Amino acid sequence: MSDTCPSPFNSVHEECRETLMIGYINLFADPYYVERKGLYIGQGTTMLSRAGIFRVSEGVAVDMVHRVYKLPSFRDLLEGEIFLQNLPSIITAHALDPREGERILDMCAAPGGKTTAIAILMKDKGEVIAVDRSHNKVFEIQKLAAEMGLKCITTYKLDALRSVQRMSESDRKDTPQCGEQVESNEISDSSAAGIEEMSSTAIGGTQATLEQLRNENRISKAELRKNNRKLKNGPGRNNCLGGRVEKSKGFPPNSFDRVLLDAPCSALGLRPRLFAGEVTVESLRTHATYQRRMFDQAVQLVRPGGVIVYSTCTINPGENEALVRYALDTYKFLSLASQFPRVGGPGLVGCYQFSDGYKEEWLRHGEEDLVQRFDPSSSLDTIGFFIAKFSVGSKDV
Ligand SMILES: C[S@@+](CC[C@H](N)C(=O)[O-])C[C@H]1O[C@@H](n2cnc3c(N)ncnc32)[C@H](O)[C@@H]1O
Repeated sequence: MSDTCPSPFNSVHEECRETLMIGYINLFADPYYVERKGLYIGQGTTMLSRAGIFRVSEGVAVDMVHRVYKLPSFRDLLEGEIFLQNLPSIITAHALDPREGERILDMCAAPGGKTTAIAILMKDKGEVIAVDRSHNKVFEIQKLAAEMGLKCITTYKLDALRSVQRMSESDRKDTPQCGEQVESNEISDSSAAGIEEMSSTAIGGTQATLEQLRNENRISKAELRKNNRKLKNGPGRNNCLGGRVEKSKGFPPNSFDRVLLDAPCSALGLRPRLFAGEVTVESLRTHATYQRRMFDQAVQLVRPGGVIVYSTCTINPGENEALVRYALDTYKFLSLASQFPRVGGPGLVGCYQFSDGYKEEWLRHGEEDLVQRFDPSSSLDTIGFFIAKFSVGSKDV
């Protein structure tokens, strides 16, 4: 490689030269190198079959022999000192704009990336309540907060769909009690996870209740079998990694200054997405329904004058712009707030009519620049992501 040679590798360190030479030769020897538009990162030996790489969820796929970049693995590196996060996630914590001394709720917090970022922005002063729905996930948040030495984070196991504290027993005379008949739309509009939540609630009740639901075709045979297994075998080892995790019964209305809802979603913005499950129009709509139900809880928990930030890692407008439309049309005391920093692009304006007649309403003109949509194919080169920030006005309206 001469100095005048137009090498793409001229600026790299001497010790990588040998590896780079191989890459450089490849550039010309491989006629498809440019067409593939891949980024050459070195050479290695595959340890799994091609199919295996896409199927196995953990393990070594390629043992790198020559690397262009001599980057160390970030696993266990500088534990407690650094936590890798993608750009839109960092922006989400900043968009929430948490202040010292405030009480913040992170409704779907595990593994705690945004929770810890929020606590750091608050200089560890105030209260960050981080909840997630499983013991292990809450334990992950606790571990991360402890590693980072953050004291203002309190964690709870809580289903975000039930995050508003229930009424006391005496107030509950008029509400359906456990095992009582519930409105059928409570079930039909629930997502897969919603169904899971329902049936696990039923575990606490009687088996007759489950059988009853099954007879009415309201839960699948598979769900019934799963619950039978749970009843027989207990919660299973995956339910406890260790550590003490406190359960919450929910929080009183208007009890938070700011709420972050980093909602579970179809994750269509994630890269690489090696283990994509089946995505159907129906499953996307189910996510949207689930997110709205969580958002309804967030609205109740934030105080008038407070802030809600809603985010997802999907590019599906049904879970993003359509959620914003739902929020603004349903709760007249909410308004879109501008975000800082502003790095993502504008949201989608308009609507979409599906062939089955279902219509999805997105943003209206003037609203698009108040949200941030991160397009994974844009030059910004981030994962697909969406952030909306709402100011909460007087709830008397
Ligand atoms: C997008 S991830 C959150 C990522 C997290 N905010 C972070 O930055 O590290 C969504 C989370 O929602 C949680 N989740 C899903 N359904 C839930 C529910 N009903 N209640 C509470 N958490 C839920 C999942 O366990 C998952 O950890």
